[in-house]
Amino acid sequence: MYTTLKEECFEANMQLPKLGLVLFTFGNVSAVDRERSVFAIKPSGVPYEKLTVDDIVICDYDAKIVEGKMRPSSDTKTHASLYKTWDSIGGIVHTHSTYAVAWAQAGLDIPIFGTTHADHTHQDIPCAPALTDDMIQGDYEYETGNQIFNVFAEKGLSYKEMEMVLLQNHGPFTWGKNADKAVYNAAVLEEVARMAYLTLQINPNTPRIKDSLRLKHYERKHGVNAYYGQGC
Ligand SMILES: O=C(CO)[C@@H](O)[C@H](O)COP(=O)(O)O
Repeated sequence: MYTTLKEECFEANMQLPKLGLVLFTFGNVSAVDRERSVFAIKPSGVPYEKLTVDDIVICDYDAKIVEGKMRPSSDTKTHASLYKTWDSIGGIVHTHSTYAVAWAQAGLDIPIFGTTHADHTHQDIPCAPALTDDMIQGDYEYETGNQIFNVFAEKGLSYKEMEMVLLQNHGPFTWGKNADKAVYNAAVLEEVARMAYLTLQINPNTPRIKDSLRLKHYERKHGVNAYYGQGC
């Protein structure tokens, strides 16, 4: 019944180890079917080299299993929360890619130093603060989603223009119009994180890219007049 959705999710998951974004069973990818209000997600703890299309689990927006023999990812409620709230995203990725996790563990936004970053988003890439003790004791995965919504609201960011976020003490989440775009964004985030780290190693006082150049680059790539923001 959900073969095509499972195949889309499976193929996107298999890109993560090929792109060097995960080891062993780290990370997970999901893909949504908006017409049926369900999403497909990687099962928890399954090594990528052993993963099959049949293992992919179908869940609803309350993270309840609709179809599948295996336990869905431990991040399923975070994926569900993002799909439920941000209604134009089609795919979500979580990885433990090295440089993005390093910035997340440091609790720092990734500054926008150059056009490689600006081609993909015209703001610093936000790091959502670590979960509080109450959140950790509560519904941890849903609270992870809430921390992401909170940092976007505080910074006035649009999830349609900023398709990536770091979660302190944890790692990166990215999204996009489909699972493939979410994987692309995960690879971009890791490369931008690496470049930013190396930039600061070379010059700890590196200034951010000037506004005119960062906005022009984003506009050229996305046809969006970034000068006036596109909050949503
Ligand atoms: O961040 C974590 C665990 O620290 C998880 O995201 C794992 O990286 C993947 O867990 P499963 O999807 O296999 O449950």
